[in-house]
Amino acid sequence: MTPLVVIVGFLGSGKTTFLKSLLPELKSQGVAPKVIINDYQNAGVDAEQLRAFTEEIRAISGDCVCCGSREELVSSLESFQHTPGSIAVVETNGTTDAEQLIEMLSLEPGLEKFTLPIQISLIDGKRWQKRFWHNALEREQARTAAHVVISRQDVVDAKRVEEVKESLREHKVRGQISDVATVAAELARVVARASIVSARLVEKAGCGCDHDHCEHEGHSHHHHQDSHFSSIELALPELVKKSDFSAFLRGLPDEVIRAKGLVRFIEEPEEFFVFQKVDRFEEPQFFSVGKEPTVRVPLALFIGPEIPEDRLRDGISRFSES
Ligand SMILES: Nc1nc2c(ncn2[C@@H]2O[C@H](COP(=O)(O)OP(=O)(O)OP(=O)(O)O)[C@@H](O)[C@H]2O)c(=O)[nH]1
Repeated sequence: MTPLVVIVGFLGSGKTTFLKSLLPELKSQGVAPKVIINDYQNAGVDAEQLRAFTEEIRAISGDCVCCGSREELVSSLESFQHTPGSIAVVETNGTTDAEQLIEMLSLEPGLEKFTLPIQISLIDGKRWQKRFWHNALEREQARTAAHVVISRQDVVDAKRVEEVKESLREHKVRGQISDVATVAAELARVVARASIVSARLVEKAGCGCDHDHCEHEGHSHHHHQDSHFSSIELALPELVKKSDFSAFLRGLPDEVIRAKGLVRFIEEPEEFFVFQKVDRFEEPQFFSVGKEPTVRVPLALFIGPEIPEDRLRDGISRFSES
């Protein structure tokens, strides 16, 4: 598997500058970074700044990668050459909805050769939470990060750096506060481990399972230690009562930010339905996919910063009994 790294941060927070330091560090540790840059207007400008530091760089101009340029990003990643020691680094534009992007990259079926995304957020030490109506977006961009890097420490005093750290804690930004060297060392470790996982998967080929969810290993938990996002796939009963299942989705724990899957109802046993639950305020939605969809096993996929597996299993077993 190839590690997938996503660099997020408000407009001008220092993403490209950070990459200028990170890429040589990675190279010196034997990692081969390949970069995809998304930016408004001309991503080639940032790409140009980084060309000297990486063997491969692609630029995606236009809308945000989590919405408008989504297909371009996915097809860029699908054509990624998974050579040993490589790592994919996506620099997002300054207004990216990190949660939406991470969710999309985690669920995209064509990207199974990548690990779940590891998000690194750049925090402008000078401007953090001084952006008025953009403060919320700035916080959101940091919330799901595995690593938080505070930029412009050279132009603020130590007191301000401490204030920013304290504010990050207050806003429940749980990523590790890191610098270039820490991030590079961590990513080198992830690359080494990912290549061991790939080797093991090759050895196990032939057991007939989807290896990310291989039942023979006794788990169906697609979890990545290096990311604050994890996902889990749980089997659902063959048939469920629609009202009970809807109540279960409405009452999902706050940690689950997204749920989707396939379900069959006692009321219409011939039909399969895809269910979608976006956040805790929106009602669950059901879309018929007919009598013979490609996947014919009722299942639920949950994604969030922390997955309360026991509570989810418990919830499923309770409505199964009713
Ligand atoms: N003094 C100082 N300047 C910085 C630092 N990081 C970035 N800058 C400057 O801030 C400006 C924007 O930095 P970039 O690295 O281009 O920021 P970005 O997040 O990639 O910008 P967008 O892609 O437009 O969102 C540049 O002029 C950088 O030189 C830092 O740690 N210290």
